[in-house]
Amino acid sequence: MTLDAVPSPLPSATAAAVTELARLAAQSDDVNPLSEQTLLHLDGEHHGDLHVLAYAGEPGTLDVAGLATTPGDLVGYAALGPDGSAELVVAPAARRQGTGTALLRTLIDHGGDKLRVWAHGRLPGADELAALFDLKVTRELYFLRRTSAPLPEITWPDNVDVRAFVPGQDDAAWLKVNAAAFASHPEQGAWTQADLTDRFHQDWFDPEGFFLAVDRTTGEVAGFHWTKIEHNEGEVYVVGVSPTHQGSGLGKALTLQGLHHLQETRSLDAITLYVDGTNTPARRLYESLGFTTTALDVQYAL
Ligand SMILES: CC(=O)SCCNC(=O)CCNC(=O)[C@H](O)C(C)(C)COP(=O)(O)OP(=O)(O)OC[C@H]1O[C@@H](n2cnc3c(N)ncnc32)[C@H](O)[C@@H]1OP(=O)(O)O
Ligand SMILES: N[C@@H](CS)C(=O)N[C@H]1[C@@H](O[C@@H]2[C@H](O)[C@H](O)[C@@H](O)[C@H](O)[C@H]2O)O[C@H](CO)[C@@H](O)[C@@H]1O
Repeated sequence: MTLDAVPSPLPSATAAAVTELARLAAQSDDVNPLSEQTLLHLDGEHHGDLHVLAYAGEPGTLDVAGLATTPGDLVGYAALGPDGSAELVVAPAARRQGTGTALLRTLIDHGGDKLRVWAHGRLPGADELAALFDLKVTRELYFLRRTSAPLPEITWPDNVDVRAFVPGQDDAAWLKVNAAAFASHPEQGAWTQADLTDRFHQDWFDPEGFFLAVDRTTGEVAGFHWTKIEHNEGEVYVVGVSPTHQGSGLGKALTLQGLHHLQETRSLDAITLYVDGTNTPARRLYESLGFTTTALDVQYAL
């Protein structure tokens, strides 16, 4: 087995091989091993990203001019972002041969104390692999689901109006309220225009499902609910309320706005969401609206 750590951008054939490897793993494990952000960053140049590729070939099969080993020999992959967030996956047919250990060791070598590596679904072996390097669970991300059921009517706080997000017009205002609402979040609050634009180009992006609440007095965006539809399921993708407007019922109203849209306008039976285990306000909100926890992702760190 040969490891190669390469900075972004990946050759397109290699990116395609990683996507296929992730698909095979998801089919076998019933859990996606790579998150949306990692999959989005397989294409194009993303400063600070590192891709770790594990090939079936023996050492020496890589030459200085490029990859003598074909992407078809790919048996494992790991991604490391500039913030230390990381993921790794080994092809189902290549497991228990030390590839995961080699990938994680490389992530530690490059990520150091900043490393925060995901185990989506906390599948068998993840805890054992982490323990080899004294990595501990430092974060729990809950996956919640709600099946179609009557929804309460929406009660809007005074002095706000709700409308759809307009790409190119509302970008800066959304980035500002997202940064404020998620100031203490490990990833969400740091989203940039590039992260927003990446998502404009996804098949699932639908401004009609992206709701903004605008303060009538200031004209500022006070909160938002961005919904997503993939594989015929709705998602409460991100809900955020400006700290100055929290506690006024706006989060519940915006959440319900999106749930009505997904369940009634888009006729979807199932709606899911991700929420951090430490996020008590959000968890109470969603549980009050009929969501229940059905899966768990964890992150390990030194
Ligand atoms: C799928 C996701 O997007 S998960 C991420 C959710 N977003 C965030 O965490 C960003 C930062 N937080 C926020 O923006 C807000 O705190 C939100 C969106 C979680 C809640 O928005 P708010 O406008 O404050 O909520 P709202 O006033 O509508 O309260 C609705 C319910 O949430 C719960 N809740 C809200 N704040 C709190 C709190 N501080 N403590 C406990 N429960 C709370 C309660 O169940 C409340 O209902 P109740 O007032 O009848 O008890
Ligand atoms: N509710 C949001 C905003 S805070 C949240 O917690 N997002 C997580 C979540 O994102 C999901 C993930 O990227 C999935 O791959 C994608 O299919 C979903 O649509 C996303 O909601 O998990 C991420 C880690 O995998 C995490 O970084 C996000 O903050």
